[in-house]
Formats: sequence, C-alpha cells, structure tokens
Amino acid sequence: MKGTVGELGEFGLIRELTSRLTSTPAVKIGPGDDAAVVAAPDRRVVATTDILLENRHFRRDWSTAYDVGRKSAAQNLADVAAMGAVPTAVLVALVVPADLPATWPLELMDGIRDECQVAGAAVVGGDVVRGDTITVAITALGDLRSRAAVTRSGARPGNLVAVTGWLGWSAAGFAVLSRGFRSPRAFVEAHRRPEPPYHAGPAAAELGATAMTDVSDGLVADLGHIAAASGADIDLRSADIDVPAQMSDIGQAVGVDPLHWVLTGGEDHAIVATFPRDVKLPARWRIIGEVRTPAGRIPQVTVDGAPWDKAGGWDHFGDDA
Ligand SMILES: Nc1ncnc2c1ncn2[C@@H]1O[C@H](COP(=O)(O)OP(=O)(O)O)[C@@H](O)[C@H]1O
Ligand SMILES: Cc1ncc(C[n+]2csc(CCOP(=O)(O)OP(=O)(O)O)c2C)c(N)n1
Ligand SMILES: [Mg+2]
Ligand SMILES: [Mg+2]
Ligand SMILES: [Mg+2]
Repeated sequence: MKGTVGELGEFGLIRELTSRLTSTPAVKIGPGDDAAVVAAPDRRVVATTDILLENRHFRRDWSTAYDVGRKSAAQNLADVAAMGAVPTAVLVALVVPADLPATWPLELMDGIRDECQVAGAAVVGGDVVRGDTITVAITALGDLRSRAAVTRSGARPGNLVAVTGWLGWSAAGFAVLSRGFRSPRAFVEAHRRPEPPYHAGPAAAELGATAMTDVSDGLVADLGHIAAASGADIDLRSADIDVPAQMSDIGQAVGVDPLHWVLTGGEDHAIVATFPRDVKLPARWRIIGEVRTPAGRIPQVTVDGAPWDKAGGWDHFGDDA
C-alpha cells in the first residue's frame, strides 16, 4: 500500500482496515454498520477500555506498527481475562495524522487482529479521526461463562498471593531501549510485545480465586489496588520472587536493582490473584506472598514485612511519567 492516510481518505482507510479482519462465531454483525452485534451467551458483558498514545505508551522508533497493535490489544484483553472472563470482541478507535504512511495503521490492525486471535476474540468495529498524535483507544468485551467475576475486593487475610506470566521483563526492555540499546533481544521483545497469560484468568476463577488483576502498572501498585479494595494488607516474600540471571546482568550493566523491575515494572500483563490457602494451583502459578489482617488504618503492600515506600509502579502523573 503506497501513500499516506490522507491520500487514502477516511473511508478508504476504513475499507482497508476492515478488509484485513477475521471473525468468530460470536460476531453476529461485524464492522460496517452503525454498531456491531456480539453474542453474549452469559447475558452479562465484561467491558473495559485502555488508550495507547504515541510517545507515552510506545515509540515508533522502538516498535513496529504491528508490535503496537499486538500490545494495544493485549493491554485490553488482559483486563478482560483478569476479571475471569473470556475475551470475545474489541473495538478500535484510531487518531492518526494525515501524513502518516497508510501502511502504519494497516500493520497496526494486523497486530490487533492477531493478538485478538490468540485470545479468541475478533475486532468488531472502531473509528478513525485525523489528529496530531497517534492514539489507539481499544475497548474489549468478554464473557464470564456462568462464573462470578473475580474483582479486586475479595482478598481475605490468610489467602495466598500467586502470579502467572512475566514480571519485570518489559521494564528491563524499556530500560535497555531508553539507553539506546536494542539487546538483549528477549527483554526488548517483551517490551514491544507482551504475552499475557489470557487462559489463566478464567482458570483462576475456576480454581476459586478471591481477587485478581493484571499487572499493567507494577506488581506492588496493582496489588495495592487489591489491598485497598479488599481492606487487607498484602505481604510479598522477595525470596519467592524469581529474578532471572539475565535480568540481573542488565541491572548490573545499567545500575538498577533488577528486583525493582520485577516488583514495580508494568506492561507485562502478568495475572496476579489471591486464593484460599487449600487451593491446588497448577505449576504455572508461583506463590509469592500472602494476604494479612491490616496492620494500620490504610491497607498496604509490604515486602518481607516492611512497607514499600517507593513508587509501586507507573503513574501517568507521577515523577517518572
Ligand atoms: N475516565 C474514566 N471514566 C470512568 N472510569 C474510569 C476512567 N478512567 C479509569 N476508570 C476506571 O478506573 C479503574 C482503574 O483504571 P485503570 O488503572 O486504568 O485500570 P486498569 O489498570 O485495569 O486498566 C478502572 O475500573 C477504569 O475503568
Ligand atoms: C515511550 C514510553 N514511555 C514510557 C513507557 C512506560 N509506560 C507507559 S504507560 C505504562 C503503564 C501501563 O499503561 P496504562 O495506560 O497505565 O495502562 P492501564 O494501567 O490503564 O492498563 C508504562 C509502564 C512506555 N511503554 N513507552
Ligand atoms: Mg486502564
Ligand atoms: Mg488496563
Ligand atoms: Mg495504569
């Protein structure tokens, strides 16, 4: 595809975007009408939205359009999974400048489509608007399959805290890219293209998870939301939190304690949940701490019993943002 988005025009772009999509049996009416129609066998619909903005969530010199597509879909699909639901459909709202090469949004859509396919969902609609900063706003829908939603508020003292998926890999990759390097590849790739363990969300619900979230901002920050919503403290045992040797090497090279990436790095979209103590967890879950009766008036996350007094993760209005 030659030319720019402006040359293609709004409806030319929409035609090209939608022509690349695939469908699923849940999609009754896909893109092309005033709205889509998606089957909701459960009669409840899980709905969530996250925005990705150029130079805030991604950089075009660090990630391909396809990578940004995979990541923007993953960020939203992970939120559906973290409720214990199976993703069904996503809507893609795009802001693009007129002089952007048309290949960029088309390859973005390929990435969104492919990540949706990994999670079992399909793109059912969207919007295109001309603007100065590339913005990808995705809405994802999901189905609870007759189970109760797993919220952030159900953690109880005595519960175990367990996690599945990657922790700190994206943050280590971000640190590498920020310093002008392109390797080690595994970490840079983790930053470009997270791999949320989608299946683990519904699986955790089935196993009796009492609270759950995906780790988008950082483990300590996101568990902080569970602590606050549940009115309980959460203590992490650092000895049970794996720091890969390769991550330690990068930490050494750039002067950062790698445990900091694991505890406060976001964007890997691992799934962390609390479970009753007698749960039988499959091997992919690592037990990393426990829920405790709150020690003070404000529920908090502690590490090895000590309050975590640094930032627990990304904050769009924080000092690092
Ligand atoms: N502009 C908004 N209007 C209404 N609700 C919002 C808005 N921004 C965030 N929220 C809600 O606040 C909660 C926390 O948001 P956020 O930290 O972005 O969640 P997540 O990490 O799951 O994406 C979510 O339930 C989200 O839907
Ligand atoms: C260019 C660039 N700068 C900084 C970051 C780091 N970063 C941006 S947003 C974010 C947290 C996750 O995004 P957010 O919009 O908070 O998603 P949500 O928590 O709502 O799911 C992080 C770690 C990045 N990925 N790219
Ligand atoms: Mg959000
Ligand atoms: Mg999110
Ligand atoms: Mg966030």
